[in-house]
Amino acid sequence: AHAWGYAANNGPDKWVSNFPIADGPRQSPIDILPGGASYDSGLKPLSLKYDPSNCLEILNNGHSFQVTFADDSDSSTLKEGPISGVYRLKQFHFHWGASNDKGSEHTVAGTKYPAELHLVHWNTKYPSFGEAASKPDGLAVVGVFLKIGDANASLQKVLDAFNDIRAKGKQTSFADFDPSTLLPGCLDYWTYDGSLTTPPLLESVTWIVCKEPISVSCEQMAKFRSLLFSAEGEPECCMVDNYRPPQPLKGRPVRASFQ
Ligand SMILES: CN[C@H]1CN(c2cccc(OC)c2)S(=O)(=O)c2sc(S(N)(=O)=O)cc21
Ligand SMILES: [Zn+2]
Repeated sequence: AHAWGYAANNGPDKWVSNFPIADGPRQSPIDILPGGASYDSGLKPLSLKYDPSNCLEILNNGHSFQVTFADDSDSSTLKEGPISGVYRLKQFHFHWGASNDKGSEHTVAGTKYPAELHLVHWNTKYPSFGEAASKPDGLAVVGVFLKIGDANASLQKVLDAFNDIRAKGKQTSFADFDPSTLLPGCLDYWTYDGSLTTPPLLESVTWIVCKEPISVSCEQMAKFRSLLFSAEGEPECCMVDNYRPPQPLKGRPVRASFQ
């Protein structure tokens, strides 16, 4: 059986055959309707504290590229917000389009952004990431939209490592990067219970989607699109449109941390 991907023969519409949870009750992403979200004054501000020395490497996993963090201590964590307890940063990655009119996974009243950043954290009440990934409160992912504008100096540091990870399976060391430099100035957010947006589509994610986007230039978007889904020696296939479209809300509440 061919592995999952984003092509016509193995893309989001085909995932249900190997991952039946694709039609589950709390799938992600969703289209966020600001008018349909309810302001919850009980929601706390996000507390994100990251240690750049935890940054380990950057790799092309054939679906996206990800920057991986050491998660053997509580030095890079997410607290407060809609969650209880301490969640550790495991990795961050992006989803993007072949053109600037698409690429994000979450949409806002139907609006697609050219890309979306995901910062993946796991609940330390469980002994490991793998354990947490299968629990309903196991993961918390902070989503940040990217909008075309000025070049993003912080993002450029990540893009400058791309020459070493152009093909699937390539990785290279990547140190001393502070992911909080990728966060918007305002941390107002929407939150809802959802899932991983890729197989295994586990329904274990508390989604925290920031209302304010960060900037990315057209040239920087072109750099994202220079990565390959394919491995060295395979026919080159540009890594673009690696996003799952919005899924049915199925009655889930979406809360807003802001009025
Ligand atoms: C390939 N992508 C996923 C890899 N991971 C995963 C999670 C659990 C189990 C597992 O294999 C058993 C892999 S992951 O937790 O790093 C995430 S987070 C995420 S997203 N887009 O919803 O933020 C997708 C993936
Ligand atoms: Zn993602």
